[in-house]
Amino acid sequence: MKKRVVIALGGNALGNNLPEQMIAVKNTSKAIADLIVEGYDVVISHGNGPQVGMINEAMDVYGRSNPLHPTFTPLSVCVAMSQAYIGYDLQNALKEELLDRGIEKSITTVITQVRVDEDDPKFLNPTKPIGHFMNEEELKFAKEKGFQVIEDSGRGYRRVVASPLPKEIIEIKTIKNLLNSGEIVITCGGGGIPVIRQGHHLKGVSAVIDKDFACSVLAQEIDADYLIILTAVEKVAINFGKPGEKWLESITTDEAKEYMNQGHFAPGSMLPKVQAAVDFASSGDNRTALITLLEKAKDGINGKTGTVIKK
Ligand SMILES: Nc1ncnc2c1ncn2[C@@H]1O[C@H](COP(=O)(O)OP(=O)(O)O)[C@@H](O)[C@H]1O
Ligand SMILES: NC(=O)OP(=O)(O)O
Repeated sequence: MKKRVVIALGGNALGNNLPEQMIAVKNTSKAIADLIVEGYDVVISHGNGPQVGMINEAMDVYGRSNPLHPTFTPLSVCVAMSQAYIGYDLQNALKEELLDRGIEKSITTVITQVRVDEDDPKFLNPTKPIGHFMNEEELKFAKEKGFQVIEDSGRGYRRVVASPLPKEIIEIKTIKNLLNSGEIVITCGGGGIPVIRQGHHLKGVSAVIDKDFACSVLAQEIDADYLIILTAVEKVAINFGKPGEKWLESITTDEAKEYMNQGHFAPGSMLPKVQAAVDFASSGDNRTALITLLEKAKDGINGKTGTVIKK
């Protein structure tokens, strides 16, 4: 039987604007097609940090453009928009890349909602960086607007929003049906549209779920063999960017937990990836998580690079 792989693509790896995204999805599609050619069944997910921040800012400007009829677009709706336009670009780019390699496959993007817990304490402590990296001047402006900001792994300042943990993928049955019928599925984009249940009603909430955590839940639900988190670094490091920096090749879930406790991974960037990898790898036998560079997906799954996390 074919091995099943959930691929989690970093939002930052998708570029900061539409022209950058068009180029990024081309490279991304090559990496995904490599895995398909290698004989893996792939399920694709992606981040949306830069994109959802951009949409949110644009909707905010639009909302204020007519003072007589101001409108407000909730962050959950911005997540939905990000799923649609990233999924659209990604599914077309992958389709094209596969056709160029003589492979005809049906690819579907599923607008996916993910239930969160209304009382999740993470609503009180925003950790998810969204939007672009800001310089000092932009930072001042963002603070005046009342945004919470953090310094993001030495790359500049970014706005942060609440990021509750994913509890349930609402469309999971549809996703499984599509996979069982041989579709390539793009799902849980941007971690999924965050919703809470109110009787029969699903209510969107103001948050951005971490796609790495959502992908761990997804990978467990569909009984994947691999969770591959593709980002902007080839390996995970301890003492990242400091004296004694060491790039990790293969670690156990216990070693990863030890490093997490020692504070080696930045919250909002590498920490959720390692945590998601540990959650997935611990959840069953023969489940492997891999964190590597987008372009190195094939080398990573073939054991040539990346950081592998196993029980
Ligand atoms: N210990 C670490 N090892 C490697 N990278 C780290 C570490 N801590 C923080 N990082 C940073 O985390 C980044 C990946 O997170 P991020 O850019 O938020 O991911 P995404 O690709 O999902 O958008 C890396 O590019 C790197 O700058
Ligand atoms: N939603 C999410 O996790 O996005 P990033 O991958 O951009 O952080």
